Amino acid sequence: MKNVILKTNNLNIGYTISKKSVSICKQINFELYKGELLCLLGRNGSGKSTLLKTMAKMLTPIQGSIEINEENIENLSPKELAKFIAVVLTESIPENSLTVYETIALGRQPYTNWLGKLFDKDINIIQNAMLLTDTNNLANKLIHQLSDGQLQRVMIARALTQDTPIILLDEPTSHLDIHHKINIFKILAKICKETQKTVLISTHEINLALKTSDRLLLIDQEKFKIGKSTDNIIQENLMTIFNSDDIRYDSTSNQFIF
Ligand SMILES: Nc1ncnc2c1ncn2[C@@H]1O[C@H](COP(=O)(O)OP(=O)(O)OP(=O)(O)O)[C@@H](O)[C@H]1O
Repeated sequence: MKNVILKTNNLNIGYTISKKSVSICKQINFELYKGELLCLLGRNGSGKSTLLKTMAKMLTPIQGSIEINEENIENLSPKELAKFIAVVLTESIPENSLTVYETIALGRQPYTNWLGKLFDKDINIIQNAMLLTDTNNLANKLIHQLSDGQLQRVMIARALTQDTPIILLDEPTSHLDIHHKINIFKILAKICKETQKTVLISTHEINLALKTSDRLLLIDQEKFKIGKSTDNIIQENLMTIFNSDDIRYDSTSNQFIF
């Protein structure tokens, strides 16, 4: 039997504008299992970031709820939630005056005392995250000295350092070169398998998502679907969302061709 770590109940996501609720997508119902790598796909403006931010309790659902281990996240304090979910957002710019090492070490904050003292276990976790993300050689650089791609790898390292059962990443490879792009997807897939973490990535890298993910989440014009890339319903929706004169989904090779 699958081990459910997160569940949504009739989730309705969106924003409050001039005191009026504007829904982006409704009736979102899914379960995420332990050890899964999932990719969230959709066109620009379809609601990917909105969904991730709602899951991370940075936005309040218009309706419905999200449970982690059967506990409504409404009832979790920020520190409690930080032990379950690590989030990497596109716009999350860390403190500029810190070094890369200090920034990544901040991932241990939910576990350290008020002095922020790190123990051997914390240091091992930090070093392992830096090794996996190829950020060792950047350790002493200041955050503002990094390229966009280097910063993206540092933020992924910080999320890994938080050592949570769930990691949410919003377009984590948008600035990365092809080598690091593939590398990050491979690393995240390996982490899911080896440590039973659940990783959800929003991405425009459709072919990488098709190749590496266990399941896909599709969001489009208020419709939401979840399933394997080989499921008929997912393949039909992939075509509806992304097929155009320039790009076509080929179900035989399970990839988009352009
Ligand atoms: N703070 C906000 N207030 C009101 N509407 C917003 C806000 N942020 C985003 N939106 C709207 O919500 C919709 C979904 O935006 P969202 O950022 O979730 O899309 P996305 O799928 O992540 O897009 P992209 O692929 O371009 O990053 C868009 O129509 C956007 O204009």
